[in-house]
Amino acid sequence: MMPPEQETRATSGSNIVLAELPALSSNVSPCLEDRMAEQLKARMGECSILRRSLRPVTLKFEDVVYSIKLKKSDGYCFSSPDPKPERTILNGVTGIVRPGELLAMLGPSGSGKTTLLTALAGRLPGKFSGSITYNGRPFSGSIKRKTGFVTQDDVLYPHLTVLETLTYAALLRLPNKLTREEKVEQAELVIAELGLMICRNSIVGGPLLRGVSGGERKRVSIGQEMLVNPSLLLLDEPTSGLDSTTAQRIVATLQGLARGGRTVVTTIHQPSSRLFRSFDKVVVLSDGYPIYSGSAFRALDYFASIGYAPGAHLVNPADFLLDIANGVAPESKQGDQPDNYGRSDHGDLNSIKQRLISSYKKNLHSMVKAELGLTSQVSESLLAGTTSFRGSEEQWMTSWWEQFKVLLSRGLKERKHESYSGLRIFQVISVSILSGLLWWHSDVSHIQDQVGLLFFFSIFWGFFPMFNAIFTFPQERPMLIKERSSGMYRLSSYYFARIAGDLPMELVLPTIFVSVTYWMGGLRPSPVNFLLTLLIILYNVLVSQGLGLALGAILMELKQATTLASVTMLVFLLASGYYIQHIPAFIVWLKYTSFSHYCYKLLVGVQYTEDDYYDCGIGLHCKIFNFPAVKNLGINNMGLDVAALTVMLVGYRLIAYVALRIGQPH
Ligand SMILES: Nc1ncnc2c1ncn2[C@@H]1O[C@H](COP(=O)(O)OP(=O)(O)OP(=O)(O)O)[C@@H](O)[C@H]1O
Repeated sequence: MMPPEQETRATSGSNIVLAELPALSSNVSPCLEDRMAEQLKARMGECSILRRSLRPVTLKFEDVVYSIKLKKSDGYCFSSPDPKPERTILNGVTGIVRPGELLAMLGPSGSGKTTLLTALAGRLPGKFSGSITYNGRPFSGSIKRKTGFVTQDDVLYPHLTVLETLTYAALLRLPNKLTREEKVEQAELVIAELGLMICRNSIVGGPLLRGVSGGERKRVSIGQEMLVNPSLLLLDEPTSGLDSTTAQRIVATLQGLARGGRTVVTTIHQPSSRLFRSFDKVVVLSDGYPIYSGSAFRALDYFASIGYAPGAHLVNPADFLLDIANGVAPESKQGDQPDNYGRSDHGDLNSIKQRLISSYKKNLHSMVKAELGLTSQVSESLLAGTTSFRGSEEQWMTSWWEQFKVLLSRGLKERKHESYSGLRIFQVISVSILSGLLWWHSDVSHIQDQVGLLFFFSIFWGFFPMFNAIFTFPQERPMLIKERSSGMYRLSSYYFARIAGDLPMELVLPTIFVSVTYWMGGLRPSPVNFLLTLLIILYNVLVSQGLGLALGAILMELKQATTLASVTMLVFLLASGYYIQHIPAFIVWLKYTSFSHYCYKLLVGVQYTEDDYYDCGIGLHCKIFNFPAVKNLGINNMGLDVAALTVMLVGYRLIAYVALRIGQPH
């Protein structure tokens, strides 16, 4: 049970006392986010992100059971018809966290902490039994937008600086009622709050790019969630890999956030005793079973009451709880020698765990459930009265256009090194010069060569954009899942921003290529023909890019997508009408699926007219339209070819969008 004074603080809405915030909130900039907190601002004379939560959330989880189906690995091609074995990862976990409280989940590695946290964040794939409620209601879109979830792995754009990362998050996540300047100021406040001033202009970095340190990266992840002033903040291992001072600072910040009326839940590995004292509540898990759920302060008393009192030299309660959760009871240690911890055999460890689990069921489970029931009657009615998650809360924080603009600007910044990479430009320019030299001033007397150049245009500018586009969505997937899970933006605004952001470079490179090769290759020296050729190739680029996007979005796996793309391009290469002019009737339909076929046909159609002739023997001139490779293409109805390309242009992009929508959280 919560002490009465804490209960009052947690539920009394505007009476939450900011003076309780820790010394960390030292910013002096004016607070601009919550206009409703004007009164408090006046009292404080300063503001920080540790301000009051406007919508307190009581989080309850009751008898949560979660199982997964294991993959059968019997090594045979034909697996047995028996149903897949199941593994229960969470086994009846119950607890409650109120606004103003900081709950820590403790337990050995693999005990189910992350799984429980993911379930509390409403992001667990598949079904679980039991119930998880937020102010007595199930998870909903508005709760999602009021929930901050910091995952164990930091999903951040490596090429953005710390300031840019947080500014873009602020622009996307803070409501439209704030001006751009106010949002940027919030990002600055978070940077100051989390001690990131020193690296605010450093790039975040990633596995292949050195950027800020691991601890700084973690703080950036936390900052992204703190920006939105979440009512419920869930963090997975926020202190792992950090030095104890930084870890202490982060936990103090979390405590400050909780004291501002938020509900904060964190998983934590090996907290120091100093950190442990910051927790209001703990849930201790052992192999997915709860062995303790309740006040952190009373945890040791509880274990002492069931016969597991810590030794006389107890330094850190968290160490004791972890030992216990691992089945290492105090009496199995001899002389507090660390080497002796592992001496108990498996039987002992398991029997201790079993005893702890049954003690929990016998002594604690009913008490925790009673607390849950009590809170339903008391604080939830209060919270339900003061807190509405309906109405405008259901809306997106920013308009479609605003999201589009921010995502476009962020995408351009993040990918400028990639789009404008010297290597890519070198690749295109060198191929264009090389092909210009190979086809140097070819003329219609060598019609086969010229037609070959046109075919090369259509194939090269089919392959290249498609393979570039394939990477788009599989690479962005973790970011997309993270940001969409927190309701940051609409899928459509992301999708259009992503496509628009890629356009300039996707169109500049083929323009350079055609400008070089067209004139070097001796194609018809007319500006109109040149322009039409360029337009056809740019259209082809957009279509092939669409196919790449669709393949990437459908498969979301690079290896599979590139394999399928290679097969597709090979089919297009062979079926486009250049290599094989007499495709058997039963498979001739294949060429109509190939955008390269339409592009090639259009290029030939634009290059030659009925009145063009080529040398078809000594002193003989034949009509180019009668040249076998051209004749079999059937240069007529070019409008139909353009229409076919248009259908593909729209169709592939539509498929990509639908595939993304199906595969993404809503
Ligand atoms: N989708 C899954 N497929 C297979 N096993 C899974 C899956 N999800 C969770 N598990 C297993 O469930 C157990 C609990 O995982 P979880 O990540 O919740 O543990 P944890 O306590 O957070 O561990 P750690 O502290 O090491 O992060 C682990 O043994 C893990 O391997």
